[in-house]
Amino acid sequence: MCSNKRKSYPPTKSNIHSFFGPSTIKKHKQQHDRSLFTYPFLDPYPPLSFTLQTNTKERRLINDKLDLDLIYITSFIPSPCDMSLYSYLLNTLPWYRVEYSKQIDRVVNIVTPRYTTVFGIDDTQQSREKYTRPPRPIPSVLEQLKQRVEEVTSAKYNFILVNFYANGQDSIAFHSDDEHWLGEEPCIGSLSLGAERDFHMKNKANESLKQNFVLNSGDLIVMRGPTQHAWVHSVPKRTSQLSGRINITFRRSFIPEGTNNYYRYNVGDGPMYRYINGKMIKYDSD
Ligand SMILES: O=C(O)CCC(=O)C(=O)O
Ligand SMILES: [Fe+2]
Repeated sequence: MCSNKRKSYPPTKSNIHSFFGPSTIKKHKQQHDRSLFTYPFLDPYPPLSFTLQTNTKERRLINDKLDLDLIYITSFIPSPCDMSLYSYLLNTLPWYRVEYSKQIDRVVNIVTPRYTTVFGIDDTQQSREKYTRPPRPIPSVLEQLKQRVEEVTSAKYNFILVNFYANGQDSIAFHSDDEHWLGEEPCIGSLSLGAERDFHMKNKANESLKQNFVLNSGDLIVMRGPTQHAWVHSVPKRTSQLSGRINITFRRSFIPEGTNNYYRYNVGDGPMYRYINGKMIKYDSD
């Protein structure tokens, strides 16, 4: 059971309808609000040309190490559906290569070493104006996928963060997803599609305690219970890998701070990219 326990955060308001409104993407260029220029003015997502399949035959629990609690399902999206989903997402989602600066000893500029994008809104579902960047609804295929992941994890999610590692040069450094807006024991589902990559975990208190995986297309890992507090995880560079990989994480943020943070660091203020004719290009909506 993966409960996504809630800390005592402010009471929730249920105004999702006023939030997303009847039409979510403005279609006509002349109606674009230029202050929202980093947001996609995309055509509606095309219908799926395949049926989304899931499979839980290869389900393992991994909880034999200190404060580690994982569900590992290989081929959760069986072949060839995994690659159909990979191509659909790569070709239809808006992508960003977010830049930000961080104060360490001095101000350091960071370019996120992978493409990212995000959908969803925290539990409080404030009106659009209350957020620093307007949140976006979850595309239908990701909503279907979210429901399947909710079934196998007995948890609920309201955010989908997507990473695209164009090749083995792209990566994510050791970190834990333990921000306070995720509650005390975040339950995070993480699905891999496309190229094989390493997924490394180490215990924060005892770094010699490790749990490493080679993740393949279609595999789902769920990190839950004390895992985020006690462990860090990463996808290191693998320069021999020339192909792309998509990773989709399912999370639940209870408060607007989570919404603001996720859109800041997964959409940001820079240009949007789209994958067109086999290439990632800066996309100018004009
Ligand atoms: O790509 C992955 O498998 C991990 C991604 C991740 O850890 C994250 O987005 O927080
Ligand atoms: Fe993570």
